[in-house]
Amino acid sequence: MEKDVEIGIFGGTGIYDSGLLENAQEIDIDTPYGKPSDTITVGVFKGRKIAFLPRHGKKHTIPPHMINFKANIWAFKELGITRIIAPSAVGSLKEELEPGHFVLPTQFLDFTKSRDGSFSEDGRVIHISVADPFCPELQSSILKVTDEENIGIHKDCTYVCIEGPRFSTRAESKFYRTTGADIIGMTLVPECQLAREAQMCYASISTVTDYDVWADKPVTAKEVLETLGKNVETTKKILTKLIEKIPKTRTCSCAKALEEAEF
Ligand SMILES: CSC[C@H]1O[C@H](OP(=O)(O)O)[C@H](O)[C@@H]1O
Ligand SMILES: Nc1ncnc2[nH]cnc12
Repeated sequence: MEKDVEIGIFGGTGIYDSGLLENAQEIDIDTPYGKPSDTITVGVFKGRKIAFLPRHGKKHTIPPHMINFKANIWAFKELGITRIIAPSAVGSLKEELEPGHFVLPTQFLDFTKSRDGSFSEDGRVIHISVADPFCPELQSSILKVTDEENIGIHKDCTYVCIEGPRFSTRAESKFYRTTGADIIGMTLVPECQLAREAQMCYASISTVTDYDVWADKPVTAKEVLETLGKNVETTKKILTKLIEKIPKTRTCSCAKALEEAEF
């Protein structure tokens, strides 16, 4: 199996192939936690080895509450990946975060209910820090790209992760707004915390697809897909430029996440 892949991309809603990779091959991986969301496409882009896995599966058959996050992260780790870029679709909890805008999540509030969010188990007790749950080095590369390409992005946003697959009630949505959070989605938790436990760098680029239901009308999956469709080329542009920007060696502390975390 390939062990020298550098960068992994988890395609989110609306992004089912990277369309970037040369000499692409499909890799079918099994993990101690079962199968990842689909086969993983591995190939080369600008001289760097990249893997792509759509977290909902290539045909979007896996709802957010049924994604095997542990298998997905494990499979990326097996391939040697140290950096993960995770595009995602989010609802807006703030007027100024408009559908079509890009957002950089830097914090999360976890409102999921029944997800297996840790590799810690009987006999292996791990308490990682997620004080800053996303990789600062990857985030700064994302911001350099959006800056250079003149693509607007809202920084320092807090992502509420809900269990899904249903959207929120009006009362829930209004409550999430009182927390000061900015955006809402169903997938970045536990994805980002498992990446941290696996000592991998992880950052997301989120696209605002809708105003969540606090605003007025209920959000629909159709609306989400329509907004994503308009943004998908820009998201891919960010990804291509980002791959060139990511430094070869890591200077952040993600690689040391387990130091002082295990009993
Ligand atoms: C189709 S709307 C809800 C769906 O969209 C987001 O997916 P992702 O984070 O993978 O881009 C959201 O989290 C839900 O899974
Ligand atoms: N309003 C919303 N709530 C939860 N997840 C979403 N993904 C996209 N829009 C969303």
